[in-house]
Amino acid sequence: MSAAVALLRDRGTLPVVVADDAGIAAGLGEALKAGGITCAEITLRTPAGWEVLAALAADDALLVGAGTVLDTEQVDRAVDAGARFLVSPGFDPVLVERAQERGVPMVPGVATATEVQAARRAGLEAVKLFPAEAGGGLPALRALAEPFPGMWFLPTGGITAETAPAWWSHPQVLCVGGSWVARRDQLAAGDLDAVRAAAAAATEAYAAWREGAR
Ligand SMILES: O=C(O)C(=O)C[C@H](O)[C@H](O)COP(=O)(O)O
Repeated sequence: MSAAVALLRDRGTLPVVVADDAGIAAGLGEALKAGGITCAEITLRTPAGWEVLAALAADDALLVGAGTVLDTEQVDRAVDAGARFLVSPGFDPVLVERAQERGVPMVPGVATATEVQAARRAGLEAVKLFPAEAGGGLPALRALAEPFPGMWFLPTGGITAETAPAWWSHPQVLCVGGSWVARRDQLAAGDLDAVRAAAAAATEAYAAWREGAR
């Protein structure tokens, strides 16, 4: 099992965070944990993302990765900041190689069979399916996953609390990613109660799904 699969398997939901204010870092971590979620992808789309990444990565009770990693400098900087995994919207073998050199698993985005095949050749066992809903939703995943039985998928993009269980039911889904747990507008407004409630709902939904799937 690859390191990415070992880290992200059985987590249910991976919150994707876009932070505009680094001041929310501590409260965000506490809100996620209070809601039973112990992982997060902090995107590097905003300057505040770097600070939030470093702050949350210092919390041993959280598994924190960096998202929207677009170049090798960001790979290095994110690893130096403590990121334990890296996510990118697309597949760039140069970034994957750099991440491998740094010993941190990368989960790059794919949307086509060509990209899955290239990711497989790069030695990966897990890829992000992006954009999951706009790219064809579950029917697209079913078709794409079939020729790659050893590949795990992290669908992200357009997934909601309501649609997550259907994605979990696909046997090659590692976990689902999404911004609905820690919404950008709620973070900007400092509404950490809303984050805690959404995290708790995601935790409960995953537990209920697992119970039913058994
Ligand atoms: O830029 C990246 O590396 C990303 O991770 C993209 C995000 O996964 C999606 O933007 C989240 O999609 P929503 O849940 O629909 O908001």
